[in-house]
Amino acid sequence: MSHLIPIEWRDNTLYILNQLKLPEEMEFNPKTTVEEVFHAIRDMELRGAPLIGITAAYGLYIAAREIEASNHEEFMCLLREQADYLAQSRPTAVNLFWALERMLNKAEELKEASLTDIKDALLNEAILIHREDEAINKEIGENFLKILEDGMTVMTHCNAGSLATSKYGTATSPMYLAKEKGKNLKVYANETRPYLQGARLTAFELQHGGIDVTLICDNMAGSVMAQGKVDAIITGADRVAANGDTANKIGTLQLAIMAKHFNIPFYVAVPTPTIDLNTPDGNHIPIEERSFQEVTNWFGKKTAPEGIKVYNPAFDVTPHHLIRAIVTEKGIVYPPFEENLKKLL
Ligand SMILES: CSC[C@@H](O)[C@@H](O)C(=O)COP(=O)(O)O
Repeated sequence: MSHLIPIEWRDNTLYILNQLKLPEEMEFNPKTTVEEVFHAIRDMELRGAPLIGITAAYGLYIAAREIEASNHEEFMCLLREQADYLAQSRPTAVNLFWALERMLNKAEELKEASLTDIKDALLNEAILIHREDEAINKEIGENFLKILEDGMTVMTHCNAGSLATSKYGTATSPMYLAKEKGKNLKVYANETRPYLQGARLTAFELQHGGIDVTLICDNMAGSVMAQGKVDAIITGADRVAANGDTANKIGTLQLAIMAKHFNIPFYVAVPTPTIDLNTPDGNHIPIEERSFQEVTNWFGKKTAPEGIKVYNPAFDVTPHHLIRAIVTEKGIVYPPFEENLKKLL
């Protein structure tokens, strides 16, 4: 099966698939400066928590290779400035901060090495983060297949697929793996206003992968559940707090509430770097607010009156009590999440 690959490191250059142009165009753009990487993340040329982390790691290497310093301390100081800069690109996905921290730690531990060797080690670390994500994706899918049955229909929201990761995605991983194993999971993809990641990205990549996917508008989700057409809901996450509260794309919360009403299991699919034990609960997760234009304009077309007041939070928090299980590469975590997440990590 061919997966859409959203990012590539080749010829010493970072290439990013411009997701703003999907599904119409597959345009790969080279990013050669840290500023270009910052803007690609902030302006959502790429997005999705794991992919943001991977890209930031390459971005920090791209910054590092330009640094000239006379000793390790000076190098670290300049590298931290660049990491702080990249960290400001988006606030909610904890994978961004996790990846930057991991890169800084790698450079920090090489106190005795030459700058050339440190820079090489940083590139290797970014490549490792990228490769590890691929393995993680697969493990998440394998774990899901222990609880999902052949022929089930799964609803998903936003894009936690290949286009948000390195290969199988998180929420989409069981769908791709099921297909590889000759099994079949059907999917309802919610379009995901205002940025339409569900329609532009999830519907596109699942169709490309030969998965049986049906696109619905967000406001159809309750009706589809009421008709008994959904066996499980699986979403990704940008951050899971220590108590299991989970931030994901705006609209996830209402799905979880409806899932409870209809007694449909609501699952969260995450790589362990998305679990943030330093954030005690959902109230402490920073929620990104984005431009009003994402709500008043539909990809270039005005859909609301000039001057209208707009509120555009990009994420919401699903309280842990609405979540049936959190599925990671290390295993399936059931409530009580506070205790079991700690055990898992
Ligand atoms: C595996 S991606 C998990 C989440 O990052 C995803 O569900 C999501 O909400 C993405 O939001 P986005 O604003 O497109 O970056």
